[in-house]
Amino acid sequence: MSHSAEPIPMTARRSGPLKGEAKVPGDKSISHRALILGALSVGETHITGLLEGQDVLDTAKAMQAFGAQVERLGTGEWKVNGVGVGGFAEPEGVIDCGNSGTGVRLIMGAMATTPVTATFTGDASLSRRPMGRVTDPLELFGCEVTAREGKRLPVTIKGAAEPVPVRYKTPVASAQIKSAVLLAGLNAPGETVVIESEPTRDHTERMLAGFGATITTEVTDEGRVITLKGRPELVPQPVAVPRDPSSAAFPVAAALIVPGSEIRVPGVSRNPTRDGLYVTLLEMGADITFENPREEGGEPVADLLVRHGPLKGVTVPPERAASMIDEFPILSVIAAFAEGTTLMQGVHELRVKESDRIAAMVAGLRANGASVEDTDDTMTVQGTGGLSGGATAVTHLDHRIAMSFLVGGLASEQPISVDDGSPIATSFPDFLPLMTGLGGQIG
Ligand SMILES: O=C(O)C1=C[C@@H](OP(=O)(O)O)[C@@H](O)[C@H](O)C1
Ligand SMILES: C=C(OP(=O)(O)O)C(=O)O
Repeated sequence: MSHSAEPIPMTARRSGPLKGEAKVPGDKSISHRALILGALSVGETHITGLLEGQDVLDTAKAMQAFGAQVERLGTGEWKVNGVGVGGFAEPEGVIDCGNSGTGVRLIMGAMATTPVTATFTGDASLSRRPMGRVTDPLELFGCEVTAREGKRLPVTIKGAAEPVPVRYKTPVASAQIKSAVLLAGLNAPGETVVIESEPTRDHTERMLAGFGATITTEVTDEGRVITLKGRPELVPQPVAVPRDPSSAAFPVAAALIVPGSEIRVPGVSRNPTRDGLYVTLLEMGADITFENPREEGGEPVADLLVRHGPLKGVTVPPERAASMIDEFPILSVIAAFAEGTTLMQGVHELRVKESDRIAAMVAGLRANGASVEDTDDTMTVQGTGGLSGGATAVTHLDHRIAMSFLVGGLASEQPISVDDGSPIATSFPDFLPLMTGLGGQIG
């Protein structure tokens, strides 16, 4: 479902010290995958901690449309009765993935090797994003694809009746491309191989292994070579979704820049393929400790203790980009509050997210008094220890742009507004109560 057409303007103002516990929602990437793998298993998958953001709700609805039974049992607690690999039914209506790149791309992969036809749509943001990066490799399995000009949505896929396995080297670092190919490979006889030159988030590989698929990852000169044996019977597993490090980034950032703050963020995933922001913040001198490290639901997690303190600018190397790809908008705000230059390299993929995130951050930060420069592949922020604020940032249907500027407004001299905070509901529906509960002035 596309989110409400009505924009919701929001404003954040300078706040006193943030204190307390920030229980951020379940991981968005893992939530999508839990629903999709649940739908591809035979029997019942029990999920706890599922993110109930619009992106994930749209994936839940899509899995129902393909024939799985999906039921909400309580807050974050869901069960899925799956149809098995190759068991997807043909949906009666169009599959509307709303704002979600992960949803649409992974579901296209999951259905591409089953002989059913489906049409995918999304909101204005998703309809601008490139789908060829996924439909090109899916065609190699034998499915037929029709798309709008530029390989954009709406896209119709006629799934392959006799799929063949594929060996595919991803042209850009993207877990969505890797995952789409692996999910398609599930119903292709033989071995499907994905090669990625730079590691990206590995939740699909972890969860497929957890559900009983034979999947191996080998590190070679070419990069990570992931091999999946097709036609497994996936066995439902309970999935305990850890809290999302990409959502945690917002209260963490707020505590780092608002003087006197001290907050705790419990149970956050510390998967090394998602950890780049935290590595970077420690290099900037951030006061973050990772307490009680443990394993939950097959993922490493820890409780974060975050205190305000001085920060210095750093250079983020290009090879770290994939492990923090969704965190550059909020890092660019933190960088404005640091002393010195922060250079972010290898960030061209930000141009094809829910918005062109480099353009959106450069425009909004400049309007609010920061000195920022960009090239196609880099963003540079001259940190001055603060931000003047006083302007409205345009969010372009992008949740991370909205949350980044609202966090900045908690510590800037003048308030910062966003033209539309409604997309926040895609990934962090309780952002507002959570931030105000810590003492943040946002409304
Ligand atoms: O696989 C996933 O769950 C995701 C992969 C990333 O996208 P790309 O694969 O396009 O880099 C990321 O930006 C997105 O928020 C979630
Ligand atoms: C890029 C993002 O999501 P998606 O690609 O799933 O729309 C994100 O959540 O920052």
